[in-house]
Amino acid sequence: MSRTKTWVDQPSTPSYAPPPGAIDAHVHVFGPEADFPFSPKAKYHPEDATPEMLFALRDQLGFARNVIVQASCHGTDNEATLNAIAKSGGAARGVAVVSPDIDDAELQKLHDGGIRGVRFNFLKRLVDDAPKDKFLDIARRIAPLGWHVVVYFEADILEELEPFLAAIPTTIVVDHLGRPDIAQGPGGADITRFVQLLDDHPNIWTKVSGAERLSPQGPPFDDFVAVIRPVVERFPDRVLWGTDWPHPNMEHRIPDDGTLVDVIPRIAPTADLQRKLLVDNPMRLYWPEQLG
Ligand SMILES: O=C(O)c1cc(C(=O)O)oc(=O)c1
Repeated sequence: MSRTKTWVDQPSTPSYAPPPGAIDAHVHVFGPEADFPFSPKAKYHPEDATPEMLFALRDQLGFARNVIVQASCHGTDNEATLNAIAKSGGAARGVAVVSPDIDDAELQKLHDGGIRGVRFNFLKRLVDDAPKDKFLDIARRIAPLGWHVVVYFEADILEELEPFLAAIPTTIVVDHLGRPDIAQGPGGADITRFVQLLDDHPNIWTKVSGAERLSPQGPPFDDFVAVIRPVVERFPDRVLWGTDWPHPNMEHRIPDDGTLVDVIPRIAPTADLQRKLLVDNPMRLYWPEQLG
C-alpha cells in the first residue's frame, strides 16, 4: 500500500480567532511509523503526521489544546496517541481504541497517560468488525473511570444502532454528526433523525465537525452551515468541534485547515455559543478537574 498524504503543509491562517483556551477536540496523529508502526489491519497507510506537526498547526490556528483521537490505522495499540499526549506538556488528552480483553491495569495506564474516552468505530471501510456486545462490556468497564464513549457511524445505520446507544451508561459523543447527507438540506431525513436522537437522549453529544467530508459543495461550506447551525443552536451544551487534522482518507479532497476554522463562527454565531463549543464543553469531558 503506498503511503497517502491528506493535509496541506501550509494552511491559511483563519480570519476567525478562537477564544482563549479553545480546544480542537478531534485530531489524530499518524506514527511516526519508525517508532509506532501501523496496525497490520489498517485500511490506509498514511505518511507520518507527528505530534510536532500537530502542535505547530494548533498554534497557527489559534487553539490552546487538542483532543487526540486514536486513528483506525493504529488499531488498538494506543502508543502513538499516548506519545503525542505526553509530548504536549498537558495541552492534549485523548480517546483510545481498546481491545475487549484489555485488563484493568492497562485501562489505568491509559488514564494516567491522559485518555478520557474510548472510540467505537462502525465504518466498514475502516474496521473489519464492530461487535456491539463487546463494545457494551467495554462501556460498562470504563464508566467508573469517568470516561465517555465516542462513536463513529454513518446515517444509514442510526436506526439499527439506537438500542445499542441507549444501553451505553456514559456520555456518548458522535463523531462528525453521524455523517448525515447534507445534500438533503436543513429539513432532511438524516439530520432530522439525528436531532431526534439527541432530543431523546440527553447523554448524547456530537462533534459538529467534518464539513470537508460531508459538504458536497466544498468551501466555503454553505450547505454544511445551513444544516448544522440549527444543531449547535439547539444543543449548545452538547457540541464539540475539531479540525480532524490530518484528515484520514481525504487525499482526493485535501482541506485547508484555516478555511475549516472559518466555518466555526458561521455554525456558532455568538460569542457565547463559540465559548461553549470550543472551551466549556470539551473542558467538561477532558479536563473536568480544572473547572472551578
Ligand atoms: O472518515 C474517515 O475516513 C475517518 C477515519 C478515521 C480513522 O481512521 O480513525 O477517523 C475519522 O475521524 C474519520
